[in-house]
Amino acid sequence: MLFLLSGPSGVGKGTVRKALFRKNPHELLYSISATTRSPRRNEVNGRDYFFVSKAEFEKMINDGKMLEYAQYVDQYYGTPNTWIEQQRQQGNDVFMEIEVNGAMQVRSKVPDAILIFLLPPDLMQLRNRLELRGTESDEVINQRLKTARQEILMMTNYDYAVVNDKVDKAVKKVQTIIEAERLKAKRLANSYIRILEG
Ligand SMILES: Nc1nc2c(ncn2[C@@H]2O[C@H](COP(=O)(O)OP(=O)(O)O)[C@@H](O)[C@H]2O)c(=O)[nH]1
Ligand SMILES: Nc1ncnc2c1ncn2[C@@H]1O[C@H](COP(=O)(O)OP(=O)(O)O)[C@@H](O)[C@H]1O
Repeated sequence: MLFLLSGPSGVGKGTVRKALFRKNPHELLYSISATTRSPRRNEVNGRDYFFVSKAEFEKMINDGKMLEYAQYVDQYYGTPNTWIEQQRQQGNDVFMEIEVNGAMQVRSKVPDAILIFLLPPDLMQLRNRLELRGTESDEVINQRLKTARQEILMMTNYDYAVVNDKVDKAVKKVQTIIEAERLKAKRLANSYIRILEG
């Protein structure tokens, strides 16, 4: 199965995802994206992102190596397709954390992907979180907050919306969604088998 998490910058996607993975270390595999933005302090190439140049990214697009990609606040972000295809063929569940335009590309290529949108309690707290994180300049924070309004409008295209008020509560909700969707898929598979068996 493919689970996908989106939400405005600073809402807590990374925080929620890391807490979720600490709780379920072997059940989900994280899809590492490629990006042209510079690494932040503490970010590691090959763990948080594959940090590449604009020319390298454009070559990956032209070589058909991206499942999806988008431009977000002047930078490219995209999902390399080889690794995801391998994992899905081996029956592993994959977790992606990507923005809304890329999510819509995934939806059309992988119609059974489960799309979850993470919301802030309000826009004031979103700004506070971005400012407290301290990884972007004021100018970039303002661009990201402007983009946030357009992203939130896209929420209606998602399967689920979760408000990240308290991290542990948001993690539990995402966990519940994953468990419920896994059960649903299992039940569907069992009923297909019954039909095939006549
Ligand atoms: N389309 C797409 N978006 C991505 C990908 N990887 C990350 N993003 C999104 O790009 C946006 C900016 O990411 P980043 O600069 O790490 O900022 P952050 O979300 O505030 O941590 C976020 O919405 C990410 O979810 C990807 O592979 N494809
Ligand atoms: N529920 C929450 N309440 C308060 N602060 C939070 C919460 N979730 C995340 N944060 C903080 O907000 C900032 C942005 O979180 P992050 O996970 O980097 O967001 P994103 O990956 O969506 O950009 C971080 O400093 C993080 O510690």
